[in-house]
Amino acid sequence: MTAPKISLRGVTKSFGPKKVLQGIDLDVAVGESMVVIGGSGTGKSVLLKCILGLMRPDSGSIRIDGEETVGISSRQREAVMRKFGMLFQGGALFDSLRVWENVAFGPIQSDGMAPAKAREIAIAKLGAVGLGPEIGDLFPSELSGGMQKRVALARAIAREPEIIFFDEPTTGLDPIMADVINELIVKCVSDLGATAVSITHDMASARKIGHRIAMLYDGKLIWQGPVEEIDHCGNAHVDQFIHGRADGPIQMQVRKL
Ligand SMILES: Nc1ncnc2c1ncn2[C@@H]1O[C@H](COP(=O)(O)OP(=O)(O)OP(=O)(O)O)[C@@H](O)[C@H]1O
Repeated sequence: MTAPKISLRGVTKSFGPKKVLQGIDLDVAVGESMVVIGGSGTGKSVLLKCILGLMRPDSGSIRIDGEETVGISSRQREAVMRKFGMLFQGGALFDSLRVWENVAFGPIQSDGMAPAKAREIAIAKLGAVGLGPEIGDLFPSELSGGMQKRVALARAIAREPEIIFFDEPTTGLDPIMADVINELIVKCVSDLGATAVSITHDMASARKIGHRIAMLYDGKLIWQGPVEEIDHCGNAHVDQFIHGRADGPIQMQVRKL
């Protein structure tokens, strides 16, 4: 068996007295798409930031391609970051740059690619997400939310990363556009042969883009397994979450008036 692309063991992270991650063990195989689900404030973003190296866990190990990444130097971190592509929540496009410049940003800034060549790549990547070359000259503010997400996806794949992170990729989209984006994510990830980690609370998206799903609750991954097993996993917390029921073991913290 090949080693996991990403492997977490005993990862913990607290903010003052608040224990957010309380011992996370997670393996993501090469070419696998892992989706982490969980309610608001359960620590999905904190988990993603720890894997990306934007936040340092209090304890535990995070290995990428078998190499420990917790506590590495900023120079070593740069080398690890080259393997990553990221689709941020809300797209996070630069408003002052044209669409093609947004997509070409990584190749130009990080790889020192000549602008003419980077533009060619940007136009090709826009094509891969179903946008014609004429879109490249527009500014993000001239695009609909769904088109902005496509551009953000084109940007995430521009450097052909080995690992892509998707942070709530369908937030703010109508269900049909969300499905289009989900399909594009599946296609782009499989065309690249990339490993994917996504966080979302959109179950339709999780089912579509994930090979495996892991549910974060109370600082721990309380269930993980293949997507096709989630409907009869026998875990009451998962069951409540995927069906969006107010009643069940997960109690929402609602402030009493
Ligand atoms: N830099 C920080 N300093 C202090 N507390 C933080 C910090 N980052 C996150 N937290 C806390 O950690 C907890 C988990 O936050 P996180 O953003 O990871 O949740 P989430 O599962 O991604 O939620 P959502 O789905 O609403 O985005 C929250 O209680 C949050 O307040």
